[in-house]
Parts: sequence; structure tokens; C-alpha cells
Amino acid sequence: MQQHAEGPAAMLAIGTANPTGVVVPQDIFAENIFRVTKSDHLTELKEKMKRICQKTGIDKRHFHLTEESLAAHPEFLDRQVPSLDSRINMADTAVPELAQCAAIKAIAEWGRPATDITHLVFSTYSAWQAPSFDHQLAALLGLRPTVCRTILSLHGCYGGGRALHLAKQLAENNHGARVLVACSEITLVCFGGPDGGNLIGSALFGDGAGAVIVGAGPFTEGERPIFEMVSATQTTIPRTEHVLGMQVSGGGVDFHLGIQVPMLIGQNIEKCLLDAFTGFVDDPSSSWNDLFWAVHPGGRQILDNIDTELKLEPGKLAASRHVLREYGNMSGATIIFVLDELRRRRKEDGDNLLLPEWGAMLAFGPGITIEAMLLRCPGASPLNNN
Ligand SMILES: CC(C)(COP(=O)(O)OP(=O)(O)OC[C@H]1O[C@@H](n2cnc3c(N)ncnc32)[C@H](O)[C@@H]1OP(=O)(O)O)[C@@H](O)C(=O)NCCC(=O)NCCSC(=O)CC(=O)O
Repeated sequence: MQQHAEGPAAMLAIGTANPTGVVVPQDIFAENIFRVTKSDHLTELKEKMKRICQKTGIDKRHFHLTEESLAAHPEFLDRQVPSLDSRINMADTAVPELAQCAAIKAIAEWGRPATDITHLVFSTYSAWQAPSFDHQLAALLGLRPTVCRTILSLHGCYGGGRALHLAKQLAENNHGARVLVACSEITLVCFGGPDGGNLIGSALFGDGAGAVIVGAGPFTEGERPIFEMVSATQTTIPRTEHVLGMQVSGGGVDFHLGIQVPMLIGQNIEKCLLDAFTGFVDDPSSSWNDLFWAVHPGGRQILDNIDTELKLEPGKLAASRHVLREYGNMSGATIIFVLDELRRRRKEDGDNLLLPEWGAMLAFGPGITIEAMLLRCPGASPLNNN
């Protein structure tokens, strides 16, 4: 058997899923969360939550946690009361099942049997036991016993980018490999009352799962590359580890989202892109508008700062803003929704009249870590680049 594959890896199929139980419009989120957490007496905090919600660029979010399940777990309302065990118990079925919904769609689009998957990379911020969700998902999908499983835990919002980067390396270095990437994020592990200090996270995060089949050539009949994964890098912005992070405690997971995050990402994004793309794209800095963009919508301000720093034309981040509006920030899974949205737009537009041949994928998370990937649409005509 040959060791290496032919050519760069490509995304061959994409699937997404959200919990169907609860959809909360953002304009009533503040009222809702203060009511269900019995916090209506915190009037100033509630007004602040309303101000934040108005600025998020989010219309609605999907959640697994229902008011009924919350009533059964009053310990979720008070960070001082131990609740990690109950949260893990609920996540134990919810996280892999949501991943399964997304993976079934991706596998159906791919058109080959699930048993042809050779590797599984699962990313989530909810995994703290072994064997973990990768093991459960393999069983739910009927993957073969020799599938090589990897779980990425607590990479946060760059988890999807990290998983795709790893899948690229696995696919290119193992002839015939077909890697299933699955990211499943459910906020029940970080859900809490608004007095816990996590207003911003509570206003931004939603639940969702994404799955991608990654493989490199030779492709079998029926396999159609959606995005070629040309090159990938990871960059850590020095001395920013205190700015963005997650902390697991007996009361669940706390997110720390420093107010400097949008500014730091804006200030560092161009250098990171130049490091990542030089050698692959002629003078990348002169051509940011010649690329299509798949950017993790960590928050509206982050997208605004990237627009400003890179002087992007209006609409370049439309897929990211669409996903933010419809689903909120689903942490690691979000980037897969953005990729799905981009390819949907390309299809709707008579196959890539609007979408340039080359594109950039960006995901951010704790570190601050930036995962960057240069993408290429195999079917795109350079003549159609805008
Ligand atoms: C939250 C926002 C939508 C708010 O919009 P604006 O900044 O335009 O509005 P604004 O300045 O009027 O802010 C509204 C109120 O929120 C407060 N505020 C804003 N950011 C805050 C923060 N990080 N922590 C605490 N408070 C904050 C302001 O002080 C203000 O309070 P007052 O009204 O009282 O004056 C935006 O700042 C944003 O998109 N921020 C990015 C959030 C972020 O860090 N995302 C990364 C998620 S993590 C991720 O994606 C990766 C991962 O987790 O791994």
C-alpha cells in the first residue's frame, strides 16, 4: 500500500445539525434567560444583557436544554452548587447524538458506506471522560472497529479549524484515507444564571454540530471535492493566553471572554494570513478581496474588525454573518456551518459566478490561537473571480 495520497486533501461532503427542541429569538433572550434563571430582580444586569443582545448580530439560537430539563436540575442555576456530574450525564447522550445527525447527512452526501471511513476526529468542549464521544459516535454510525479515533477536547472555537487541519494531514499522509470530522457543541455544560459574570458568552453561544468528510486523491467515482485544503497553519498570538479561555469547575464550564478579543484578533489577522499564505498566493496582501472568506463568527465585533483591517468589500463575510444571525456562535462547529453556507451560495449562484477560486478559512479560540487554511474551489473559473 502506498503511504501518501495524491494531491491536497479536499472536503468531500458537509453536514450540519441543531437541536430541534428550543429556538430562542435573540430579541426576547434577555427576558427569557432572566426569567428561567429566576434573576428578574437583577434589573441593571438585565438591561445590560438587552444592550449586548441588540449588538450581537444574532437573530436566533438553538438550544438542547429545555425549561423542563432545567426545572429538573435547579443546581444548574447556581455556580456554587456542584452540577458537573449532571451536566456530563446529559451531555453524554446529547453531544454524540447531535454529531450523529450532522454526520449522517455528510455520509449520505458523500455516497459511500460509513464503513469506508478510516479516521474519525471529534472536537467538542464537553468531553471529560474516556472512552469518549469519538467512541460513541463510531458505534452510532457503525464505523469499522479499525477506524482510528481522535478526540480534541476544549479547543473551543478553533476546534473545528483544528480538526479540519488534522484531517488534511491524515488524509494526505495515508493513501486512501477518508476522515470524518465531527464537531458537536452544546451549551448545557456552561449554562448558568446571569450573575455568574458570563453575560457575553450567554448572549453569543448556541448549540450545533457539523461534520465533514475529508479525503485526498485518487477520488472514487462519485466523490466530488467541494473545497481543496491547500495549506494550513496554526498561530498563537503571544502573551494573550489570559484573554480568552475556559475553566472547568464543579459548577460547570466558565468562559472567559476578555473585552480585548476583537481588537487583538483584528490587530494580528493580516500578519497571520501573510505567514500562512505566502508562497501559495502571489502577493496575498494585495488580493484579500480576490479571495472568498470562511471566517468563524466569534462575535459581530470580530467580523467588523476583520472587515476593517483587511479592507474587505461589503459582503465578503456574508456567509459568516448569515451563520451568526441564524445560529449564534456554536464554538468549534460554527466554521463547518460557514463552509456549508458558502457552498450553498455557490450552488445557488449557478456554480461559483460570485465565489472566487481561492479562499481563506479562519477559526479563533483560546491561546489566542488562529487556525488558517487556504482553500480552493476545484470547479471555479478564475475568469469569474470578483
Ligand atoms: C459583545 C459585542 C457583540 C458587543 O458589541 P459592541 O462591542 O459593538 O457594543 P458595546 O461596546 O456597546 O458593548 C455592549 C456592552 O457589552 C460590554 N462588553 C462588550 N464586550 C465585553 C466583554 N468581552 N466582556 C464584558 N463586557 C463586554 C460593553 O462594555 C458594553 O457594556 P455597557 O452597555 O454597560 O457599556 C461585541 O463586543 C463582540 O462581538 N465581542 C466579541 C465577543 C467575543 O469575545 N467573542 C469570542 C467568543 S469566543 C470564540 O469565538 C472562541 C472560543 O471561545 O474559543
